Amino acid sequence: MPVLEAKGITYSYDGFVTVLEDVCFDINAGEIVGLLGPNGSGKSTLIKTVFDLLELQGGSVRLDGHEHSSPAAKSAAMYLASNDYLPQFLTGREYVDMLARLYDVEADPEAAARLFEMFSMGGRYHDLIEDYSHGMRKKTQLVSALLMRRPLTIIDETLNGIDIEALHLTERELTRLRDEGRSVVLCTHDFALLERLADRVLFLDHGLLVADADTAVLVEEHGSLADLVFGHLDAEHRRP
Ligand SMILES: Nc1ncnc2c1ncn2[C@@H]1O[C@H](COP(=O)(O)OP(=O)(O)OP(=O)(O)O)[C@@H](O)[C@H]1O
Repeated sequence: MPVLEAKGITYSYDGFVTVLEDVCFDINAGEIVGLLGPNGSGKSTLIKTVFDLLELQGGSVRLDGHEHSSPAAKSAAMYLASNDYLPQFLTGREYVDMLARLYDVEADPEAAARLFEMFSMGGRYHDLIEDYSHGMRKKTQLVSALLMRRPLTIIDETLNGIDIEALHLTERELTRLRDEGRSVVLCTHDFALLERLADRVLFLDHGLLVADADTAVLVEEHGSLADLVFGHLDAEHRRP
């Protein structure tokens, strides 16, 4: 059973312009999937419909076998938003504790402290998030996902703004999640990162899923993910 089954997702913000049109895909257990697409192609809207943050206007989504608005579905997946909004009035430790309660996960303060240390934030675990830099907030989001270890984690551009050392650690840790049979969706414009990490790539343009294939196959067919995307954007048949 796929950890995410999206069937016919359709969405418009204003009832006139279709932002997502009949988008269908699965995410299987134990894979890292890249979500690519130009600005405004509908990636964030797609993620929000998956997480029931925007109400579906057509289609259906199941998370870990559960209809996506159910508590069981919400517990199966974690969304790291592209922004760095975190509760300012909590410390890093309090934030992790809060998430552990929400997800009903056994909180291991030592594991959390180790991850803070690993991501070069060791001395800041008990500080208020209000005083964290942008990069530290992004790393706090990542550490939280690594602690919650949900069946599915969707990361919307969260890797932008973290330094190269944190990116290296994150790649290693996301690979570990995959090796445990968990799944990760990475929404990013970083083609090289996806070529290193993603087993499969979804490519969205103007709200249509125009490619859904193994990364290795796409790279073999097009030369690189960049060539796939640029070739598509240059093609005459591109929708207006
Ligand atoms: N709250 C909103 N109200 C109206 N239109 C919106 C809203 N949010 C997004 N849109 C529009 O929906 C379309 C898809 O936006 P979305 O943010 O999903 O794209 P994206 O692929 O995530 O873009 P980016 O790469 O720039 O983050 C765009 O035309 C955008 O202007």
